[in-house]
Parts: sequence; C-alpha cells; structure tokens
Amino acid sequence: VALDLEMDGEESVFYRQLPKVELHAHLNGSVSFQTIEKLSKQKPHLNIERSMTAIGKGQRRTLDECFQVFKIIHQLVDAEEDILMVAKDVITEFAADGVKYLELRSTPREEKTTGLTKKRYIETVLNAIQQCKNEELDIDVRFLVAIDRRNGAEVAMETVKLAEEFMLSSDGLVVGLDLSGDPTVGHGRDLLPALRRAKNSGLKLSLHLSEVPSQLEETDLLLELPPDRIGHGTFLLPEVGGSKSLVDKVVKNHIPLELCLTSNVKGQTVPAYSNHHFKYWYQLGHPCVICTDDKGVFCTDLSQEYQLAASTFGLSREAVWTLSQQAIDCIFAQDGVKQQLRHKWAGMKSQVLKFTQCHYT
Ligand SMILES: CNc1ncnc2c1ncn2[C@@H]1O[C@H](COP(=O)(O)O)[C@@H](O)[C@H]1O
Ligand SMILES: [Zn+2]
Repeated sequence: VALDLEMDGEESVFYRQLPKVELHAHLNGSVSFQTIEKLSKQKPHLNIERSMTAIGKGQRRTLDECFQVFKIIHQLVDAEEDILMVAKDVITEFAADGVKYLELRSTPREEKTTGLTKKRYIETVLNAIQQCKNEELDIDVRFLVAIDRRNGAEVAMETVKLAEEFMLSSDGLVVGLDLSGDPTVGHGRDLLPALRRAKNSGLKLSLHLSEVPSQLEETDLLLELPPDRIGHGTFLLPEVGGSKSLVDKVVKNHIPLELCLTSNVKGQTVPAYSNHHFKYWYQLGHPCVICTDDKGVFCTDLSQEYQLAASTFGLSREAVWTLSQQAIDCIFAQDGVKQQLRHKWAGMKSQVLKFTQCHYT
C-alpha cells in the first residue's frame, strides 16, 4: 500500500533479496505510513492525515513544500517514547527490506513541552539501535548526528560538541556528522568552523551539497574540507549551472555521492528519472551509492530505488550487485565492519543471482 511501484513477483524478489547498504536516511523522513498512523492515534488533536506526511505516486512537491512536511512529522514525534518507537520501526523496516548496514541520521531536537533534550534525543536513538541489536535483527546500524543549517553557527558548534562526546562514549555507534536542512536557508561559510572541528576530532562528514542551483560558491568552499561523502550533488555539473572545477574536486578527492532518485524527482530538483545525475557519475566510474533520503515522505524503499536505477539506466543484475557491493567501500564504520559486510555479500551472491544465471544459460 505504502509504495509507489507495483513490482512483479520475480523482479521484486531479486531486489528485496539483494543485500543493501543505506547511507542516506533521515530518521523523521523515513517514518512509514504504519508508524505515522500509530502516532496520529496517540495525538488525535493534531488532525494529521496521510496526505500531509507523504508524497504519493506521480505527485510532485517543491522542495519548500517538502520542508513543510518535516514540520508536521516533528509535531507527531516530539517525545522520548515517540523517538524510540520511530527509530525501532524504521530500523526494522530497513532490515525487512534487505538492508544489512544502515547509517541513520537525525537532528537532535529539544522539545520544552515534553522535556526532551538534545542529549536525551541522541541517547534514545542509540537505545533503539541497541534494542534492535538485542533482538538480533540482521542489520548493522550506525548514527550520524545532523546539523540543520537553518539553526546557524552557534547551534552547529554545540551539535558538533555533542557528537564528539557520543563518538567517544557510544562504542562506535556514532560515526559522523550530517549537514542538512533547507538548502536555501543560511550559508555554509558560517558553519565551516564547526565542520572543521568535527573533522579534526575524527567525525566523518556527509554534507548535502548543491542540492539546489546557484550554490557554486558554498559548494566550492565546503569541498575544501573535504567532506567524506556528498548528499545529492544535483547541481555540480556544468550543464545544470555547476562547474568543471567542482566536478574535478569531487573526482580528485574520490568523494562518494549519495544519490536519491525518487527524492530528487518528487522534490522537483530533477525533472525526470532519466535525467538523474546518477547517469553521469555512474558512467564516469565514480563511487555512487543509491539511497532513499526519506523513505516515508517519498513513499519508497531501497529495493525500489535500486530497481528504478536499473530500469531507468539499463543495469544488468550483475551490475546492480556490484553497485550494492561497492557501497560497502563508502561506509563510515571502521575497516573490520567493511570486511564483515564483504564476507556477507560473498556468501549471498550465488543465491541472490541464481535466477539471473538461469536466464542466461
Ligand atoms: C529532501 N531533501 C532534504 N534536503 C535537506 N535536508 C533534508 C532533506 N530531507 C530531510 N532533511 C533533513 O532531515 C530532517 C528530518 O529528519 P530528522 O528530524 O533530522 O530526523 C529535516 O528537517 C531536514 O533537516
Ligand atoms: Zn537528505
């Protein structure tokens, strides 16, 4: 019900069984319809309807309207117990979709009305991750602390300090920092000191860069850090208003791109799937990781995103397998974790690709 694409049996089995790595998922954008229903029942006074928190098949919204949606979800998710439930549900859903390694990101929020603090917010997400581990779900989950750019330099620095504390105390669960939020608000220049400090203290950086046009100057500045991964990078290319020098910097530093097809099409920063910049970077052989961004808001899941990439750009199943496997190289957790994942992929390969072999022999 919640998904756009009606996948036929055998196709959907392949994409679901494909072991996957999800590196770009905002917690509150990933909340499923089922979880929203539970929350709405608990908070009937908010009068939240389905159409207010999700963008369905064929629908488009401006990016600005997408950010209105997050405000509504934040009203529904404003207490410690909500965050615990949401995080556990989201992790369980990713696991059911065949995601074996997940980096979840979220902006720590203080909510005066419920007594929630930013510190408690992060602790609660980590607690949810731990509970899922105890339930022996087949998924390794890590956390990126997010900076919402609209909140400015001071909050960004405060967030970095919090992330540093948790990096040291969370037994490897907190691995990095995300920069996100409405890209039309604020300037990356002001956040540079906080981001530099984060990088120096060992936090990995994933930055939303050039998600909207005309951010050449900001992107150029932030690429100097350089970030460890880039979210979207939709307007890096010269033909959409970026520049060759930006592209060269990304290539030279081998900075992986987190690419979210449905998010960009529904948020109208990319006119159609076939125009997605995945094509350019993939053909270049540059590290690209297919991600969902906000699976709840955009009504998708990672299996569907892989299938869309494959059908739009004509990827064979072998190529899809390689794409999902190469995502392991881009994770922020340490090398031992990468080794474990490579081992897991190797063990699953013949089983997952067996249908393909039947087709060709
Ligand atoms: C669609 N493209 C996008 N571009 C930029 N930032 C986005 C985003 N989608 C989500 N977020 C960021 O994630 C928050 C919701 O999750 P959390 O409350 O942090 O878990 C949004 O408020 C925004 O800051
Ligand atoms: Zn994002």
